[in-house]
Amino acid sequence: MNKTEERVKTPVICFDNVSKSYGDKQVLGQFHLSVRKGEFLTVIGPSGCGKTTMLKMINGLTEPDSGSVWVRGVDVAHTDKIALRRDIGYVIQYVGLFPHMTVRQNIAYVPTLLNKKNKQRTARAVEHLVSCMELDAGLLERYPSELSGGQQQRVGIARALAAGADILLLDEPLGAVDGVTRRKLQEELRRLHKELGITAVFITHDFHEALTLGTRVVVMNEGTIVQDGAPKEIVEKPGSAFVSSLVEQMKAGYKFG
Ligand SMILES: Nc1ncnc2c1ncn2[C@@H]1O[C@H](COP(=O)(O)OP(=O)(O)OP(=O)(O)O)[C@@H](O)[C@H]1O
Repeated sequence: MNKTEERVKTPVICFDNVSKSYGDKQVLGQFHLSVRKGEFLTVIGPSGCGKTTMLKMINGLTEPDSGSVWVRGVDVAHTDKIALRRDIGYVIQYVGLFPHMTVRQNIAYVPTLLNKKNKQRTARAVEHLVSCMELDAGLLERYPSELSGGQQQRVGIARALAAGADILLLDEPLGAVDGVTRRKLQEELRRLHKELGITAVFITHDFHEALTLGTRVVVMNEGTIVQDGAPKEIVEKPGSAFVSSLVEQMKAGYKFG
């Protein structure tokens, strides 16, 4: 394989026959998934079907009972988890910003750890991300509690990108923001994905969001993938009654959760 073929064909994230149970309940069963570099994978499915469990296996927050998860060609089970997490952006619904740190300090947190000596470089990176996320520079010295939900979410995304991560995991990042802000943030995410060429795995309860943001959509139910394809394919050729009903519900304006 030449370099380009290798980049396209080697998955950045790979689940190989992964299973996970909590007590008697199987949450993931013989789960297989490969995500290639630069894909924007959206994941949708009913509450409790295993989406978050799957996502947290990518950054080692949850471990499989059997099977393995590979990130950039390395088995997560045999990786330094702290280094892995620094290297993968992670955005969750209620942001998880450090409340005692300003916006600037929150965004600069990982770059400061990685880049202690070069404060100017970190400052430039923070300012660049703030402008990318269309955050007013005047907010940099505020604390998270002094921001709106949408602003906090922008800071959360900027913080996740600040370490220069090429993989971004997003667990319903826009679930708690209002409709107008949500659409703006969807636009920002789409633009950032294009500009930075990052690989994103994005969980949502909103099928319309999954279809508009994803370059590829995975539909899950009860711990397995029931359909995996391009957004158009999912809508035009739903592979089961379950996916058909999702498409119908979306047309009728219904959202999971
Ligand atoms: N640490 C845990 N201990 C016990 N059960 C858990 C744990 N984490 C998740 N579960 C259970 O595993 C199942 C899958 O949870 P998970 O969070 O992966 O689902 P999800 O598809 O992300 O759901 P939602 O859309 O509601 O966030 C659920 O039944 C949940 O209660």
